[in-house]
Amino acid sequence: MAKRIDVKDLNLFYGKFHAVDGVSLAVPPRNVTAFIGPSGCGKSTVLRSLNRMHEVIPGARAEGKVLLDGEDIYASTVDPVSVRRTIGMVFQRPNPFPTMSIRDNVVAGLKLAGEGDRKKLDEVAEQALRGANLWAEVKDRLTRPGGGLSGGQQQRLCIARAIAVQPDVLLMDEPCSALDPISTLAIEDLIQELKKDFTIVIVTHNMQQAARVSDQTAFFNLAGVGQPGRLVELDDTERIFSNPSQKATEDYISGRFG
Ligand SMILES: Nc1ncnc2c1ncn2[C@@H]1O[C@H](COP(=O)(O)OP(=O)(O)OP(=O)(O)O)[C@@H](O)[C@H]1O
Repeated sequence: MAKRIDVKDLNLFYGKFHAVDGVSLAVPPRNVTAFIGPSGCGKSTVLRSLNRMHEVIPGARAEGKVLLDGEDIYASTVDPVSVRRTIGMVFQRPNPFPTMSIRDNVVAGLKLAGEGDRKKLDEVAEQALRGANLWAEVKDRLTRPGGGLSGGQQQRLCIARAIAVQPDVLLMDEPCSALDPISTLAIEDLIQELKKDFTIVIVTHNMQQAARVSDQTAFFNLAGVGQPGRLVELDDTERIFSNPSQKATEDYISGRFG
């Protein structure tokens, strides 16, 4: 079930390095939010903090609040592993388990959680592969290795794997950066389908992609080298790309820097 995210005064650190300063933003459910901004401004760091993947890096820590439908995912009583189950992630490079079958790749998370009913696992695999627009291409080779698929198919397999556990939110970190234009369009179409069921946050370097797929866009920037990244503005995507309220956003989207 899609849930909303509210980020409140989030500060992110790598050891002593203050990477992201005081970010507050809201992501409504069944909505695509794009993070854009120049390299190093903290987009991926903020994304990873939304499902507590940031703290997996030694020395990395977060201060502030990330609320999922009002519940703080950083509360001391919350298990980070369960957070990562409800807030799934798709990475830049498709990372299927290469020798594992296509079907087993999709249900890997469920099996890990203890589901052993073959029939149920088959049903979930089909449903998730249909949801990721991959079923027609792989239904006759479900027992073949995931590593044998094309890059675009592998990325859709990873999306199928992420949605098979029925998360509330899907985080995508430049999911098309390793893909050709046709596969990229397939993923963009898929994002439009997925937002009917999930809340989606996507980091992208491609501004046309942000304009095509997202409902709202967050522009991040750096005040200077060695300075923390910060959120400059978040608004409807149409407005960010036509009439942003901040000059820095306008300079960036019009290609004057970044
Ligand atoms: N594992 C890490 N250890 C230390 N510093 C890191 C680590 N990952 C990122 N950083 C630093 O944090 C800052 C933000 O990096 P981040 O990758 O979030 O930016 P980004 O906007 O996603 O960049 P890009 O668009 O180039 O991917 C940068 O100064 C970066 O060097």
